[in-house]
Amino acid sequence: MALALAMPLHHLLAAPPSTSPAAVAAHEPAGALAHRASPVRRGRLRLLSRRLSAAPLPALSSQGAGAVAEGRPTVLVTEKLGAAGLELLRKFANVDCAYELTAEELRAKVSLVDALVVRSATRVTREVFEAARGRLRVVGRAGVGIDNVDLQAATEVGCLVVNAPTANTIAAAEHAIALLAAMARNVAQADASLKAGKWQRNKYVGVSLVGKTLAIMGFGKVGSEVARRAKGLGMDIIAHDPYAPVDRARAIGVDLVSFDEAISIADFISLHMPLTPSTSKLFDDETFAKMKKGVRIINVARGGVVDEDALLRSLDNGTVSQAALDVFTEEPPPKDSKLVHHENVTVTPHLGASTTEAQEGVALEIAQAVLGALKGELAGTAVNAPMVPDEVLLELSPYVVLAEKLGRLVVQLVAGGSGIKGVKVVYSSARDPDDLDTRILRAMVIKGIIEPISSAFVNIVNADYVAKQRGLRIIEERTFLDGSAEIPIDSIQVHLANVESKFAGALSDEGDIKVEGEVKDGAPHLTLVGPFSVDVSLEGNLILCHQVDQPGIIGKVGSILGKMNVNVNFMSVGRTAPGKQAIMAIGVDEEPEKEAAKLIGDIPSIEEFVFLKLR
Ligand SMILES: NC(=O)c1ccc[n+]([C@@H]2O[C@H](COP(=O)([O-])OP(=O)(O)OC[C@H]3O[C@@H](n4cnc5c(N)ncnc54)[C@H](O)[C@@H]3O)[C@@H](O)[C@H]2O)c1
Ligand SMILES: O=C(O)[C@H](O)COP(=O)(O)O
Repeated sequence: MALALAMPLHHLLAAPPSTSPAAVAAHEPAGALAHRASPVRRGRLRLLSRRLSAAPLPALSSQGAGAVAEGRPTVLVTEKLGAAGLELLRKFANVDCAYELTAEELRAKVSLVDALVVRSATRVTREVFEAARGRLRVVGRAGVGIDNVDLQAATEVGCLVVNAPTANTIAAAEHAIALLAAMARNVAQADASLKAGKWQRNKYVGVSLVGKTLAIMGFGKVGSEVARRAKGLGMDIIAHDPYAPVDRARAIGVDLVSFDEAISIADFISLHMPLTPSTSKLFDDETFAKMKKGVRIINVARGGVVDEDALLRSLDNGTVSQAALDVFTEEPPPKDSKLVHHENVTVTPHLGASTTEAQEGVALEIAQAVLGALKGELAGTAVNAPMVPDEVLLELSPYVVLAEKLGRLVVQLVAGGSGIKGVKVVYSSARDPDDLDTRILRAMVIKGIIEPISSAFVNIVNADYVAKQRGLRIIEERTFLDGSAEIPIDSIQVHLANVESKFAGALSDEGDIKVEGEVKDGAPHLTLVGPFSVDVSLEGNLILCHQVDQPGIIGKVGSILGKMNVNVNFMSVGRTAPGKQAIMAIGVDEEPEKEAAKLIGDIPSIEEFVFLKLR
């Protein structure tokens, strides 16, 4: 299956296969692993020549992707989908095709499924997300417009929404051209008249397209394809789109103009903007009044961008001489809709995307995106999560693991009851800021901090929202390094300010709990705890001991763990100076029994120690 390259959403990426010292040493006895990290060496600007091993994107396990890992996920399809897409879904999931569900039936079904695939007719409301009770992980919109999906509600519950933004572009553009020509030449009306036994050649004299001005309102994918085609018909094209690049328009010979200019000089106006709060009923009485008398309007975008009552008035008073509508505020429109039955209006029942080719395309596109998301991957067509290019996702994947581990680690150092308000994440990098997208890393730090202390399920979709809800302020800073920008990040520091720590050794000179990590040979390493440099792999769990540096302690702790059958995979000691305060960081596979913890605590020179669960 050619799934789009993507980033895990629901939890960690597995660490890449590694031949790092950590991995090699993983099964050696504790004593043999002990080594001392060099004393504190903050502020150094190391030349970074190592190359990150690109982490393969693994099949995922544990919470979130469980349905895929433990069995087949269930996908509910509520509108007709192209056969190839359905076939692909059925290869990897149980597919329930249930069309024309009432809102109540949809709410009843949605808690039983992992994914929902819809087109434009299914209203995926807040109530639907609430009814899903956390099971629904992805909504796939087999098409472009996502105005039928409550994105805010999806984001709040961490449900990814993906769409299929490109596969029906040409179909929609062709339909706009079909309506343009049909309207200008009264094709639908003449057809109905002839079938009714009449022969009305004089009544259905049309207007020519050549030399007429067509205003494209919304110069995106569909709008620009309509422009290309209309140029071929000899029309003069202007466009209005506040966000479209001038160069792109110029490249196909289209002038971008203001809204008022577009609507006031056009003979034909074709609508191609999305329905959003700012475009809702954009075409109202006031707008129609500014149009050239006798203008013709085509709407293949969304019914809601037009005030349909105002359009009807404009048709009746002759401001608009004809309209061709594929979309309506309410779909299907009321049977007695005056607009639909108006003699100067040509209508189709939302057929813009309905070609065999487009439907096969969107079905395949959405099936791939949904299956990828169920595997815990983030496709490039995610609507409510950062759009991060595949190559960036791949490059950042080891740092994603590191960011979450650091979050998980730092939160466990907080003394209960002190409350966390501010989190500072500092990225040290030689990269230009524009060349380092940290949104995913920030999300993973948040996930690492919040999940161990709450029942919240945090992913890249809802991380910022969950943090905000909890009053957690996240500040991101950059430390610029000289040196090679070949690797994206040298280190990530996570600071928690104004909190008490259950492990005083983790407090920096400023009184923050501070930890730092790096990616080494593709694996996450802890490199700093408070003021102490260490170097320990974060692939397992961690014990931190704070002691006065003296010979023999490493051996004592190691032998206690060995006796208690706790496998040590890495050990590192950081100290400020020989014989002074030191920290021992021990990577362990299992959680030590209480007895082992007591024995370690009883070692006289150990001042404090803490076990940190990192997986
Ligand atoms: N009838 C159908 O079956 C059908 C098929 C495909 C797409 N559509 C609809 O067509 C619309 C466009 O689709 P697309 O794929 O071209 O999307 P797109 O995102 O590529 O293009 C939309 C463009 O509208 C612009 N825009 C946003 N607000 C605007 C405003 N106030 N004024 C002018 N322009 C504005 C955007 O900058 C963007 O360039 C969507 O609403 C989509 O749902 C309908
Ligand atoms: O936004 C879209 O992609 C179109 O309006 C198509 O909608 P449909 O999938 O319901 O045909």
